Amino acid sequence: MTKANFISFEGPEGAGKTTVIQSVLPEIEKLTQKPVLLTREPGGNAMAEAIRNLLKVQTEPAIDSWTEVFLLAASRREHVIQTILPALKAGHVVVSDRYLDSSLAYQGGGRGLGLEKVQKINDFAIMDPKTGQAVMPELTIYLDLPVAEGLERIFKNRTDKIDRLDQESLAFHEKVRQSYLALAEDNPKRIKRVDATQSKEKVLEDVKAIIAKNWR
Ligand SMILES: Nc1ncnc2c1ncn2[C@@H]1O[C@H](COP(=O)(O)OP(=O)(O)OP(=O)(O)O)[C@@H](O)[C@H]1O
Ligand SMILES: Cc1cn([C@H]2C[C@H](O)[C@@H](COP(=O)(O)O)O2)c(=O)[nH]c1=O
Repeated sequence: MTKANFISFEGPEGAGKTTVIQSVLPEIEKLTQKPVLLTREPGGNAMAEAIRNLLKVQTEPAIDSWTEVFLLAASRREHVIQTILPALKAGHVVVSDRYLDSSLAYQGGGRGLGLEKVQKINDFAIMDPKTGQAVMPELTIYLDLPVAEGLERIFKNRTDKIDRLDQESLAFHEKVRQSYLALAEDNPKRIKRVDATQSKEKVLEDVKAIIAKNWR
């Protein structure tokens, strides 16, 4: 088994990614004996964070769905070139809160643009300029829960941070979840599903077990 030096976390809104990542980072450091770089998408460096802020702007009429894909792909390119590749090269383990699968699920599935077309645009964004290979996580932890439960968590707990995508319809979020489930089924080696309806402690235990198995 390839040891995962690049790990991504994915899930619908309120799945608990941020919560579990904070708790699991020290474990990853202990297990891998490597420094861990925590990053996120959209974001991870100054330009990509600026694009993240742009994506939050509510406009009338709303942003075109393909424009959204291109902005996300542009921020991902910056993330790959300025943050992820240098960190991997320096011997870090990179943990990213969301990566390409988010575009496939949200824009490909949620917006209905199609996973293959969104993948094609992103092929340019994730290409390593030296090798021409795609920069992809070896391990993706997918936190799965019914969308209503995730939305209830965020609307109950952090009303100050509700953003443009959080406010999309239940049908949109359901399409996002179904796309994630399809991705997990199609990529069983890379994407590991965790039941995020469980307690925070049990979710953490499951995530730790998956990462430990990967590094054993
Ligand atoms: N297993 C859990 N059970 C109950 N509540 C949880 C659980 N995990 C996280 N929460 C709570 O749900 C809320 C959302 O969690 P968190 O911010 O970690 O999710 P997220 O996946 O990062 O969300 P988003 O991607 O939408 O920002 C927080 O208030 C958090 O305390
Ligand atoms: C990378 C990426 C993200 N999104 C969406 C998903 C979320 O609604 C936000 C990110 O916010 P988070 O609460 O910090 O996870 O952006 C997307 O639609 N497509 C993407 O590629």
